Amino acid sequence: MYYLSVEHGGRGGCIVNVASMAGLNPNPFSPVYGCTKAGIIHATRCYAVSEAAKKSNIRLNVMCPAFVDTPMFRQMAAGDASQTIGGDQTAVNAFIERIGVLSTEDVSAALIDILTDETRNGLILRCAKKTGNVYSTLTVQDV
Ligand SMILES: NC(=O)C1=CN([C@@H]2O[C@H](COP(=O)(O)OP(=O)(O)OC[C@H]3O[C@@H](n4cnc5c(N)ncnc54)[C@H](O)[C@@H]3O)[C@@H](O)[C@H]2O)C=CC1
Ligand SMILES: CCCCC/C=C\C=C\C(=O)C/C=C\C/C=C\CCCC(=O)O
Repeated sequence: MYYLSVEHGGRGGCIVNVASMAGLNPNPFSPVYGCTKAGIIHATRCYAVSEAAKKSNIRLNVMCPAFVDTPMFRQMAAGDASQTIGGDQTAVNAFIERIGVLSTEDVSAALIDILTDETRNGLILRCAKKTGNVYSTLTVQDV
């Protein structure tokens, strides 16, 4: 945000943080990973409503993909126990089967949509094989 800001020579812009569906919906296999992703989601939403971002015309959004076919995913799907807790690969495989697996092209297309649509700010973009791309907020009730 410092370098995008007008007072430091920037022209504003769009920051897209990469979290995960695991930061929104609980799963029993990766609690610490899920906690870090929940933190990324909340940090993004807080900075998106900051004066610093508004003043400098900076948009911030966060992507929450479900499974994506990458080296990390393949390592986990192949049974690398360092990626999950519990050691029950049959249960992990059933979970993957239920959720489905996105291609990296699917995720890239979603990223381009956030970057190019200037109305998107402070939003969570869920990306999943079965539901497609869905934008939302998480605000439950204003205080
Ligand atoms: N693959 C999946 O199913 C999902 C992945 N994500 C998130 O997407 C992001 C990317 O994940 P994957 O591509 O699956 O992981 P990956 O492990 O396949 O690829 C990560 C890449 O980041 C590079 N990298 C690691 N540390 C770096 C650093 N300090 N500086 C620069 N590059 C660095 C690695 O060399 C590697 O090329 C992660 O934040 C992950 O949590 C989110 C949802 C689903
Ligand atoms: C099973 C966790 C593995 C952790 C490390 C490997 C890959 C991580 C990929 C992710 O970011 C996980 C993405 C999606 C799965 C998590 C939650 C989806 C919940 C959806 C639902 O319950 O309907």
